[in-house]
Amino acid sequence: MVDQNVLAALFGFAIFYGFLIFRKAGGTRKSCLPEETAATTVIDGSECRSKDGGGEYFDVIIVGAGVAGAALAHTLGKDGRRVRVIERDLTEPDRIVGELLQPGGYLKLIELGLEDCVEQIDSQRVFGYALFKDGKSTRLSYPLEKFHSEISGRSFHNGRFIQRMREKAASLPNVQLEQGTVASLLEDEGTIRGVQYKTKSAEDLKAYAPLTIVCDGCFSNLRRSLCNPKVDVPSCFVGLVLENFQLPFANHGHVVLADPSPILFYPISSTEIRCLVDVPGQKVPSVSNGEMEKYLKTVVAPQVPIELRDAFISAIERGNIRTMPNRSMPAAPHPTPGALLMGDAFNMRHPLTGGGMTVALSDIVVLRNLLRPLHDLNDSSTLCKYLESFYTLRKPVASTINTLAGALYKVFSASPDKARNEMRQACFDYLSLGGVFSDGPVSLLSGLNPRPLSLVCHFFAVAIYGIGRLMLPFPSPGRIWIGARLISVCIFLPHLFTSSLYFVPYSLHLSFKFC
Ligand SMILES: Cc1cc2nc3c(=O)[nH]c(=O)nc-3n(C[C@H](O)[C@H](O)[C@H](O)COP(=O)(O)OP(=O)(O)OC[C@H]3O[C@@H](n4cnc5c(N)ncnc54)[C@H](O)[C@@H]3O)c2cc1C
Repeated sequence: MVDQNVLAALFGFAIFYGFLIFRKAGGTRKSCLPEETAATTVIDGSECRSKDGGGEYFDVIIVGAGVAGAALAHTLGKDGRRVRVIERDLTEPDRIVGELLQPGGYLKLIELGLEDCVEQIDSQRVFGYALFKDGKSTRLSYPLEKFHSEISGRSFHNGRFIQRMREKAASLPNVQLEQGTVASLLEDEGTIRGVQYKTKSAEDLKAYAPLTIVCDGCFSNLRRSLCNPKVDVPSCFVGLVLENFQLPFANHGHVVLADPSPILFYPISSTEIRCLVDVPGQKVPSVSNGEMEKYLKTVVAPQVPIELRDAFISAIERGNIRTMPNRSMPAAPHPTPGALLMGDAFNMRHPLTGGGMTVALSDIVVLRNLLRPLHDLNDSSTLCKYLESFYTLRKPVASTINTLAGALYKVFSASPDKARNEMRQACFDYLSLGGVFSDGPVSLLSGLNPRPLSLVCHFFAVAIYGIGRLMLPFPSPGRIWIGARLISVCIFLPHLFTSSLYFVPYSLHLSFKFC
């Protein structure tokens, strides 16, 4: 007899495809709003035409040498550009962000010739996820069968990875990496001409180049003049390190669907496991007065799978509890001649699915390919118009990863709403079916299959699967009511729905174009 779960899933797919065929949807793109220019300094024309103080000419200034800035500096340097990178702090960063690179991001590293930057840093290979809910677990492997055996996710200490990329960029003779804090962008009649910055020795200097790329990260204070930043902080991550401990599913990220929101575990070296506990809202219990320790021990620890619990409690007792806000920000650029935003300064998503570095590296590949045929970057207005296609070309990867991150965070968080909880259970059961039902979503979040239409299909299939589960074998009035609520939950998952409206026509457009 055919399994009831499989029937419900097939039912979901069938209904959804029918729906797609008959639906005509109109895409919307966010308009660029007028900007405040607090982070720019206006200069006069004579000043902007001069080269920088030392007289050396640069094609590009990059602000920030984190994941995006360091990778970009090496990429543009390798293409022969004269690149000047100004980074606030050149010592090795020590932070709880950007520690798991999805296999899609690793593919981008290869495209950029940076794959050796995950070597010699005790990085760990990651082959997929294990999902835990109510004492049950399921393994979701990355569908890597069609790829070379080297391809997988990689997890590591973020600072070690960044240092490797900085060293590699600085080894190019045409890349200059210096320590300094950029205070403002230099603007002349609407065009960005360079930056004003403070050197390590507190000297105020100006640097000029035809193109300034701002990669100053999630706390960017320069993006205000280049985009319309609408930053949302849905939650914070609390970071711990479990030492000398092996995860139940070796070389896999572990996601625990806890209440109120998920807990993550993944290796960051051969002896350390990173644990990130999501705490909804913008405030977390205080670490200094012991409230955090109490929260982790009384609320979180009982929900941690038993095989991980002792190591989790030891990590709390060892201390070194770190916190970081989880931000999301749609890309809403205000195309400005002479400047461009990249990385988290430009676009952020909830870090639950570990997609930030993959999007940043994918954007760098798109930008590199666009800039390659251009030898002269000096005509800022033409360059700015030309680079507008960057925002379209980045969409398939960025939108799928961003949307999935926001939607999965909502679906994986507990809620007093029965329909939301039904959706959470449906999602867990759907992924547990394996085969196409787990491969599809996993390859989307890992950046291996950046096809927006596939995301829309799986999302609606989960919803209809959830409804099918409620209706089979016999619907009751209560179950019908929850099913109706479940549909409304889907429709009003606002982040997803707005993106879906964009996805459907965009995906169909691409299908017609390339089929
Ligand atoms: C808690 C958390 C966990 C995450 N986990 C993952 C994950 O597992 N996988 C993943 O892919 N992504 C993850 N992300 C997202 C990822 O960290 C980011 O997408 C990525 O680091 C973005 O790179 P970036 O270069 O834009 O910013 P950063 O890497 O933060 O680099 C910004 C750089 O700019 C410098 N800078 C800032 N201001 C100035 C200035 N005024 N002048 C000069 N320099 C300046 C900073 O010193 C820094 O070096 C996570 C995010 C968070 C918050």
